[in-house]
Formats: sequence, C-alpha cells, structure tokens
Amino acid sequence: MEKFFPAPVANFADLLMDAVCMVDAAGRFVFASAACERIFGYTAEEMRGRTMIDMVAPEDRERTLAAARTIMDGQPNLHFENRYVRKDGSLVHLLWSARWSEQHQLRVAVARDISAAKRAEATQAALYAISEAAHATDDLPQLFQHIHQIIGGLLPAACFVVALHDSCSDQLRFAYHADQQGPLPQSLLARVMGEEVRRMGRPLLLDSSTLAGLPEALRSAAGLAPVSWLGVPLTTSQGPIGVLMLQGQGEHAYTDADRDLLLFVSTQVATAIQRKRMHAQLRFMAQHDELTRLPNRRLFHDRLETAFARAQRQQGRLSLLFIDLDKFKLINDEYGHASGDLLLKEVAWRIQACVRESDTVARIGGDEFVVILENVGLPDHALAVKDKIHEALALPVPLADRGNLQIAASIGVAHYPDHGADMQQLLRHADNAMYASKTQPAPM
Ligand SMILES: Nc1nc2c(ncn2[C@@H]2O[C@H](COP(=O)(O)OP(=O)(O)OP(=O)(O)O)[C@@H](O)[C@H]2O)c(=O)[nH]1
Repeated sequence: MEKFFPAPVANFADLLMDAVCMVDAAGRFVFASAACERIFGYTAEEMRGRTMIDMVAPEDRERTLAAARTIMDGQPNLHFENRYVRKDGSLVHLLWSARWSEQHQLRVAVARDISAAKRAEATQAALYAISEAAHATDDLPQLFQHIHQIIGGLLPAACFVVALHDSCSDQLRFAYHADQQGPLPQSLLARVMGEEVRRMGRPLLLDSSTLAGLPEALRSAAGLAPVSWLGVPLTTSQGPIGVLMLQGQGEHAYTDADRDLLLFVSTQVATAIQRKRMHAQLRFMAQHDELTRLPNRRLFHDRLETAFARAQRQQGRLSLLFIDLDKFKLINDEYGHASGDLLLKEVAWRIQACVRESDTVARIGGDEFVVILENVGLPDHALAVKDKIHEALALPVPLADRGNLQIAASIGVAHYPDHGADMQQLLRHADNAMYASKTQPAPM
C-alpha cells in the first residue's frame, strides 16, 4: 500500500466504508482496501492478482470493459454501476468512481455497496407493478402469471405457487403452480408446506439447514436433501386468504432477508388478489341471477348476440327455448315465497341438467327461463331437448315438511334461420310459441 500512498493515507483508506481498489493495465487487482472483504467477501490478500472482469456479473462484463477502456483513455467516470459476484455466489450492486493514473499505470477506483438501495428500489417497483397488474389483468390466473414474473425479478423462483383458502372445504386450493415453462402438476411437498404455513400463520423457510426443526409430515415430504422453499401467508385486512410459495433455483438457499422481502411484498399480492376477486364477484352479480345463479337477462342477451353472430358467420343453426312455469303464482300463494324460491332453484338445476355445458340457460324473469342451444344439427334436436325439459320438470319436487310439489311449464321454441333472420324476430317467435303452448296441455 505504501508503494502508492504515504503511510497515514494508507491507514485512512482502510478506515473507509467504501472499497478502494487499484487495477493494473492488464486488469488485475494490485491493491484492495480492507472494506473489500465486507463488499466482495474476499480478503484484500485474496483479491490481489485476480482478474477484475472475472468477478463482474456475466451480464455486466461488456459494459464494464467498455467503461474501463474509456477511463484508461483519460476520462474519469464518477458514476458507474455494475454488479459483482461475491465469494458466496450472491450479487453485490456497486457504484464506482474511477480514474486512470498515468504516473502509476493504474486504474484507481472507489466502490460503494448500493445493494440495499437497489433492493429497496426493486421492491418499490415490484409493489407498483403488482398493483398495476391487478388493474391490467382480466382474471386471477393471468394476475398470478404477472406476479410470478414480478417476484421472479426480485428473488429466485424456479417454481411459484399461490394456494387460496377455500371456505367451503376449509382447505387450500392451488390456484397457481408453475415454473417458467408453464403449469406443473401438484406436488405433495408444496401441499404439505402450504398447509404448514397456513397453520402457523407465519413464513416458513425450508432447506437442509432448517429441516430438522420442521414437523414430521414436512420432513418426510421434503426428503433428505430438499431444494430450498420459502412460503409466506397471504393476509389482507380481513384476515388470511392463502399462501404464497417459491422454490429456489439449484443450490440457492433463501435467506432471512429474502423471507422478509417476500413477506413485505405478499401484502400487496394479497390486496391485489382480494381486489380482483371483488371485481369478479361484482361482475358475476351484475350478470347473474342471485337466486338461481343462472345468467340474467343482460348476460343472456350478450350470449345470444355472440351465438347469433357465430351462427351467421359459420352458416350454422341455433335454437331458442322460452320456458315459463305454469301457475307459479299459486305455488307462492299456497306454499309461501320460500317454497317458491326453492322450486325456482330446482327448476334451474333441472333445466341445466338437460343441456350441454356449452349451451346457455338463463333466468330472464320471475318464472321465465330461456335456453340457447348452439350447434343444433336439426330442429328435431331442439324439440328433443324441449321434451326432455318437460319430463324433468314433471317430476315432483319434495318439500321438507309439506309433501311434494308438482309443476309444469310452457315451452316455446324458435330456430335460426327457419324462424327469423335477426335476433328480434327469433325472440318474438319463441315468445309467441311459448304463449301459444300455454293454452295447450304440455306433452307428457
Ligand atoms: N318465490 C318467488 N316468486 C317469484 C320470484 N320472482 C317472481 N315470482 C313470482 O312469480 C309469479 C309469476 O306469476 P305469473 O307471471 O302470473 O305467472 P304464473 O302464475 O305462472 O301464470 P302463468 O304463467 O299464466 O301460468 C308471481 O307471483 C311473482 O311474484 C322469485 O324470485 N321467487
């Protein structure tokens, strides 16, 4: 050191929090101050003689060499950022100021560890991105994919899992489980780990160093030399809603700092999920009937428009069935509104059971239902569905304490293109056919 600085200055250099380095024209360290050990993980002794560029993160090497050339051409650089690979394999973000000493034929540089600031910056950006994703994505699976990418930029995440609490079954439902290539089959370890995080209500770090202190079920699911996993609860202001888990990459073991970071970010993730769920719920409520949970009149019209456009485009067929319960008012009057409600739910369920999943059954009024049958080969097929519905509705509906209810319905059918070239004509035809059938007994 005294070779370059007088002794007192050399002592000061070792007191600095920033690292002072000198690199010769061939790019080898010839001097490193004491702070280097804290920043790079290597002692000054270990650094001496090493080629600087070998310690730079591979992605930053080209930029670093270009900056070094400029400095050696006589232009000092007071604000250059790059990343070095520390002795333990982790990355350290550095801010450099450097200049070339013609007299000593050395690059003299001072490096400041800005990893904490970079991490805070990245965390802030991730929080913002998660909040943005909650607005920009259409549904939860898409949101989870976005969040996977965002958190993958902060922490190693070979595999990313979101498991949400299902209040009906009181179990975790794996809503997202994927690696960079796409969805993965459910793993026993992820399930056991998720349940454990949920049970404890706090983060859990799994790797070979923590294994001994973990519950038996988790130990046996993990095996002897587990890949590192990190799990945190997803909690909103209303309480826990699920669990977020990451699987490390290769040898990487998550640290306590990683755990704290994921826990911090998880609050934003939980809020984003909650917001998305609320939107989905509001959208569902706006489009579905509260009692039967069938599509309502508005969604029926949307579906019909789409089906109609498709049939026109593909020169296909579609049929509409208008269904109105007969004398439903009497049921309400005689058995009460609650029994009427129960009957409407049963009717909805029975009609749905008569058609394919791709068909639409909607409730468009008190006791009025409608069915859109797509891709019906011949009008006879729609008539067969109509008969099936009549039969299904003719079966008695048992009431808990008041015997059986008997119900019948009037059904009008309209076929495209036979009964109308446009939607209004078709709707009118089905409605008229339904009223016409009210005056006739239903075929049994
Ligand atoms: N329980 C119950 N009843 C409802 C609901 N919505 C509408 N209603 C009742 O459904 C009945 C429909 O009566 P109407 O349209 O006269 O039909 P109807 O008695 O079946 O007569 P027809 O169609 O001529 O055979 C009314 O009494 C409404 O109050 C509901 O959500 N629950």
